[in-house]
Amino acid sequence: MLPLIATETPPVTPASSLRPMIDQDAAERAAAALLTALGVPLDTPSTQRTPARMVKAYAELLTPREYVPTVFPNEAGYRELVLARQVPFVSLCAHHMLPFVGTAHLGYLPGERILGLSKLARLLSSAAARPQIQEVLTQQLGDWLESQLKPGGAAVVVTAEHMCMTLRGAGAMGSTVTTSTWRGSLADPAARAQFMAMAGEGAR
Ligand SMILES: Nc1nc2c(ncn2[C@@H]2O[C@H](COP(=O)(O)OP(=O)(O)OP(=O)(O)O)[C@@H](O)[C@H]2O)c(=O)[nH]1
Ligand SMILES: [Zn+2]
Repeated sequence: MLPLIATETPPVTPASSLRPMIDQDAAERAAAALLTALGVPLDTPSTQRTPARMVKAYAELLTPREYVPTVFPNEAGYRELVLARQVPFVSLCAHHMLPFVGTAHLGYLPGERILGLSKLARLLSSAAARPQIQEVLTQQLGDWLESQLKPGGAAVVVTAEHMCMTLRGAGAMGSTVTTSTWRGSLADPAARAQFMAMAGEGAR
């Protein structure tokens, strides 16, 4: 078994510091007040427990699952792209508190460290569990890969549907938004093209 290298700094979203301090009672009262103010009756069989359900649902979306970002020494000296494709996530738009839902490609060119593969998905899921904008999510994922793995290069491409833009407002049903960050030698146009080809997408 390969020895574990402890990461020097916590992951981008250490669960302990990001778990919201949820005041269940206050949140339920506020949810009930909001729904009442919006004209939603709370005395029907379907809506009696809706404030509590709302709080539970938001708490789930805002609570990162804890994980250990296991890193191994790159004993084989593998230097080619490691790419996790189409990893799904759900996050909350900071402007409307509506979900944005999509997938990300996360990849890096290993230096002396390789990351447990599942940790790419856990990193994304953990980083997504907060109200934010997609650009910041994308940058933070890139920052984490760069700072923790010290790779030759890293890149993250995020594509998501923003419910605030598709289900309401602009009503741009079916549209998605793509953001990306390219670090180190993956910023090179040829490397970007290879990344997108491996991700199963055209060059951006
Ligand atoms: N850049 C960026 N904008 C976002 C993101 N999520 C939501 N927004 C946008 O935030 C903006 C907020 O604009 P406002 O004019 O204050 O809000 P609004 O009146 O609800 O705007 P409409 O959605 O156009 O109806 C909207 O254009 C949203 O599409 C994101 O991840 N990144
Ligand atoms: Zn929004």
